[in-house]
Amino acid sequence: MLTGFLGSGKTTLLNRILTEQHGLRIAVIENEFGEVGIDDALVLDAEEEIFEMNNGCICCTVRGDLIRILSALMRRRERFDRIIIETTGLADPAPVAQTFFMDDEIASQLRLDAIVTLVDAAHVQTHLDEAKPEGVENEAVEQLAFADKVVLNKTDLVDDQQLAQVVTRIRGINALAEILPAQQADVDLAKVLDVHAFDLDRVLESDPQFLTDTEHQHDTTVTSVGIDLAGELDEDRLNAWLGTLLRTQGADIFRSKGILALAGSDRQYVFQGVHMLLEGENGRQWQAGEERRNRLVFIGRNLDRQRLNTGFAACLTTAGVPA
Ligand SMILES: Nc1nc2c(ncn2[C@@H]2O[C@H](COP(=O)(O)OP(=O)(O)OP(=O)(O)O)[C@@H](O)[C@H]2O)c(=O)[nH]1
Repeated sequence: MLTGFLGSGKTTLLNRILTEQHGLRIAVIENEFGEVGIDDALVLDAEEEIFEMNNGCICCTVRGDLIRILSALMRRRERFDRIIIETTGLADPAPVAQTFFMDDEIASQLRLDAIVTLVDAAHVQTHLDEAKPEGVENEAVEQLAFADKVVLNKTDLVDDQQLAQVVTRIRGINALAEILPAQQADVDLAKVLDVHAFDLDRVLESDPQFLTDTEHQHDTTVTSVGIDLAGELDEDRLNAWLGTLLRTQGADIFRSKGILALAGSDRQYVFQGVHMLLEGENGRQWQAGEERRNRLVFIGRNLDRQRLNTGFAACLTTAGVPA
């Protein structure tokens, strides 16, 4: 299972796993938080079977779906060797792990190999420090607490002293998991795939209620706003709007991503933001006759839906038509 806070590098690692040679055929279950699904377009085209679960968070509302997909996969088990589940950045990994022990059919056929938690070295401390309402877990803490392997990603964004602080912080939450420093999630895959690292006895030692406590509450103050608009964008206006938005509200906008249509370009434009950091690159070519449209999503706190919609629509070269 791949877990880790929003934007920590889960899809980056997944893409590595799907493209590097390791001799394993992988089936993928992707769960995404956000009103508009983007990740399907960000996961590299691969031969592997990819299932998406986008109607809620894997750790609660769609757990039934997870069981159904796993069961369906088991009926064609000759087609793959391993299953990777990528959770949303806001998921509590415990209920997902429980699925492998509490559902008899799954427990008898599948083994949870490891919970691999991605960490964004530059942003993790802010999320670990977040105060949550009574009874609501801090997802970032849970994801680290349950990790069998921690991929300490984005070491390029911090200096040695900050990195050492993050390691101390991680150790305070999880004393045992191996910590693998990485950039662009470039870990040795032998350390995260097929490692037999999940140990139920160890989990029960630190969390005796692990198999019985199925209740958990999400932080409902984190929400998403999705935009799906046909039309083409003026690149300068887009850059100015997005730049200002993330500079002024990047503390609250944890994650942003989108697949956009820039005027004058025959390729899709893919942008990815994590707080104030923004990256963009050309994606695949628009196909002949394909409608130019823009899908993007913002995830965070205090999102002003109307302002996001009008701000974005003003970047279109023509009036946008809801797709
Ligand atoms: N600077 C830097 N950026 C990175 C590194 N690894 C990944 N990124 C960037 O971080 C952004 C988020 O990476 P993803 O792999 O999509 O993260 P994720 O955890 O799948 O994100 P969600 O699914 O939205 O939670 C992308 O823009 C990546 O290019 C790294 O080591 N250093």
